[in-house]
Amino acid sequence: MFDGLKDKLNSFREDVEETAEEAADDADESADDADESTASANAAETETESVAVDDTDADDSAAATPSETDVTTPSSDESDGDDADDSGDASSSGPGTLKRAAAFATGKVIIEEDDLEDPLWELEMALLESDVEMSVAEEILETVEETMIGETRKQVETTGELVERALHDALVDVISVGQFDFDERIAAADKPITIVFTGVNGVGKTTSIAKLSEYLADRGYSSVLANGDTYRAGANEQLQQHAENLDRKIITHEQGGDPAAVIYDGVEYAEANGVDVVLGDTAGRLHTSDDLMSQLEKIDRVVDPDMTLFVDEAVAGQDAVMRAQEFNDAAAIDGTILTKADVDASGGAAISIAYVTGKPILFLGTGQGYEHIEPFEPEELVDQLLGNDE
Ligand SMILES: Nc1nc2c(ncn2[C@@H]2O[C@H](COP(=O)(O)OP(=O)(O)OP(=O)(O)O)[C@@H](O)[C@H]2O)c(=O)[nH]1
Repeated sequence: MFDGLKDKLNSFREDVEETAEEAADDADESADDADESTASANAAETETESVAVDDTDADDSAAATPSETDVTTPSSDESDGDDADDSGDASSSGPGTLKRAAAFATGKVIIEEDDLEDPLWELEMALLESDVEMSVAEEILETVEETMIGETRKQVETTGELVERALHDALVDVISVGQFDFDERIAAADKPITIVFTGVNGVGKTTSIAKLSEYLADRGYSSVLANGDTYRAGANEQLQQHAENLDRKIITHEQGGDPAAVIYDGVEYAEANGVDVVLGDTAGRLHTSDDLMSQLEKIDRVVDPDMTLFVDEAVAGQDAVMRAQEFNDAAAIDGTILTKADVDASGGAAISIAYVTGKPILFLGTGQGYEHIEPFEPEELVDQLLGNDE
């Protein structure tokens, strides 16, 4: 699952590590040169420099200027750069050189904006190639950059750990937008609960309804299926097949009937028979169809569902993200079920949908069996993408 994206994130980590360590090596060499030239420089300047690189002195001055800041944030301290200039050729590799060397000597590597420029560009390309939506990619890059160039420079952390933390935080931020606990919501709601499913044809909507019915049964909730897809020939039979397989009650009307009326009947049936959840399918015509959208609005008005779940397939990438937005505009969604995650390498839709719609991904479809539905856990997904689950 999402292997392509995983590889790309890993390349970013390697890029930054390589660039930062090359820079630190350069700094180390320049510092050696500086040591030689410093020997012939005047004593006052030598003393000033030693504050920046000497841990003991830095600790002593911690009350006024935190030692880590002294050691690791040279470019923010103009006077240190100037001192390096004054003391000889050490400045030829940039104002932060001596500080980088000092940090390197203590096992730290300082990340500077220049080091990140190329890797960040590569990361942006990688995210866009993975079908991550543009605004989401920008948000991720911004967070990664802020994390890496901000206060973290003060911390004792290897470059790899720093990159990982930056990526982890950036991804969790965008992926976990709007997250709520589906099981808790179901447990707390008055019964019957009506859940309506929207989305285009062929993405796994009907299968997802059946999977969710089974998921609910595993947690002790009964459900009735209502086929509001009165548009497509064969839709009744398709849902009927699932209902038979799972031994569930199904409510259907003739083809061409009013979808809102079918789901309404489902609710009445549930009320009369003590069924906990009504799962209502809808026609999956193109999201550009005004007719479909007005149908969804009517269902919203007539049935007033407790939850509207948008279903799309992970493999559709940016198309899925765009459709999520459009369906959300027509009938506000509460969350998404992203199907076929098991066959998606890019991960772009999984990364983008919550951020773009403001509504969480609640479940991933991970196969064709009824048991192949998993609650979506942002932290778990990010760990998996960063290879921490192995
Ligand atoms: N690999 C995989 N296949 C899935 C998943 N979910 C659904 N499918 C398959 O996708 C195909 C389409 O699923 P349906 O449930 O028929 O799709 P639908 O959105 O209801 O489409 P229509 O019935 O045409 O409206 C079926 O072959 C499903 O078995 C999933 O999570 N992973």
